[in-house]
Amino acid sequence: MASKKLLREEEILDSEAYLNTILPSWKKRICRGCFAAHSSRLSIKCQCNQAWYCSEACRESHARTGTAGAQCPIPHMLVCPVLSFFGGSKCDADMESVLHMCLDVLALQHLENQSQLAGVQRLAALGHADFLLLQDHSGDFNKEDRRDWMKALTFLEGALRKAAWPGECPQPQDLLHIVGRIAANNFGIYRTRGGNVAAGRQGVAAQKASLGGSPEAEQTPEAQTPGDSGCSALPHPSSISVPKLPAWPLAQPVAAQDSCDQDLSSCQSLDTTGKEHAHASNGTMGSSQARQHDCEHDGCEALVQNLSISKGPDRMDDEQSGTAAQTAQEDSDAGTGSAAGTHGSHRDLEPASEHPDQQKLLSTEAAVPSRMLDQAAAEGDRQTEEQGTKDTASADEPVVSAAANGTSHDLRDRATALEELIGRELYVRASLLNHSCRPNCVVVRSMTSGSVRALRDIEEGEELTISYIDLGLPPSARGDELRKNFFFECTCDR
Ligand SMILES: C[S@@+](CC[C@H](N)C(=O)[O-])C[C@H]1O[C@@H](n2cnc3c(N)ncnc32)[C@H](O)[C@@H]1O
Repeated sequence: MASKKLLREEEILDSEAYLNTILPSWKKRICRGCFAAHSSRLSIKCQCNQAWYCSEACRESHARTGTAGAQCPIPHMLVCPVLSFFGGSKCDADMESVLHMCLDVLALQHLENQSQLAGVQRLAALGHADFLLLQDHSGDFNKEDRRDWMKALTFLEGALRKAAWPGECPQPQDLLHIVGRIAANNFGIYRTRGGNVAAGRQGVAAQKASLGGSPEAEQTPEAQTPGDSGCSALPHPSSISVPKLPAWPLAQPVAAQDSCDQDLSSCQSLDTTGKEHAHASNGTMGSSQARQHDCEHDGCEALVQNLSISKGPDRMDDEQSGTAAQTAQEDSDAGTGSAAGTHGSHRDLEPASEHPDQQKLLSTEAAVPSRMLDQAAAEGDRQTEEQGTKDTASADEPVVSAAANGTSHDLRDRATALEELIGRELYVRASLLNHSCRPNCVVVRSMTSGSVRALRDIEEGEELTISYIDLGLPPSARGDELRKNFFFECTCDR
């Protein structure tokens, strides 16, 4: 709820991501240390094969303090041994990114238990308990998705044990509650493709995307005995189909990159030679086959046998990824409309400044929201003319431009769209915002943070809402998406 009257375009909340990850197809081009995006494959990488860097300094800082731009500094050296087991699979990109976030949640929990995060001032009001505040939708997964997640999580559990994870090794059914929270609460990190492309812009090198990570999972529902805490062999890989996991509202693409030159000692688990240590894939998208494996990590062999490639063109090869990487970062906007309903178990969201450590009220110029509103109005007109919908949107109650707003679609669904999903992130506060088809706020992503801005004047006590979906879709399609991906019936009048 707005705790005071807010003005159109006002920035309500600005916070760094809580957790974030990069989709596998981007992990070799986005530095995990500073998350600058590059037009060519990065040459420095970690031996876990899951993190690439633009400099030794980035690698070292990532090893010690995690990715810049994440509110929770999870040292890569903590999760690296587990990630070493992720490299073998052709698991769906969505699932991979979520498994990576799951691991980060466990890491966060472990660090908190060890009180190793206590000294981090930024975390004053954050922690694993905040993550647990997020709504858990694991009970809403359909049978097929639940089965696939259980396979993936059985793999994760096996990897944790195999890597002698220092924290708790939860059972897959417990890990499912983490996935259930990530599922309907994550934001997509998008970058614009097409349009002004990068050629000549060295493009992407000057852009920032958000973090990264990606496991690769395949596993089988090898029976887990409740309470079994032995670090036995990893589960057999098996075919995993792809549960659709949306990334909700568009997180605004990337800004310019900072330099990162932290002077930190190196992570002992890093491959300092920078030599290829790949789990090379000879797979084709959509098929199921074994893959080459040239990794010498202990235990990796077991993981890459019988690998399967999940269906769906989530995973791009280097060429595809490279092409995408050359697309320039457009100043596309996330957009949304107005009005709202009161939904779910929403908690009050105070306009910035209540928790100065995690939010700040910025006096930014409002160019982005202005454009969004214009586009939104235009989209409203277009819909009225072309779709003959009964929408009542007007310039005062803007809807979003389909081309400019964020949607819950994953990359597969957006092959021809302007934005490309490159990662996911989780905010604790912004993730509490409910959906409305006439939202009064929008989330705009900047270099390392997500900012919630008012799309119109908002009265004190009014619920703050954003759109989870492409508001350019017809009402029935919007309803379908919300039902399928966010597990609720939308009662908006639009
Ligand atoms: C990102 S969370 C929003 C915060 C959530 N209400 C909470 O209290 O944690 C997304 C979930 O909130 C619920 N939700 C969001 N918007 C809603 C709406 N307009 N109507 C009903 N439920 C909604 C759905 O369960 C959805 O999956």
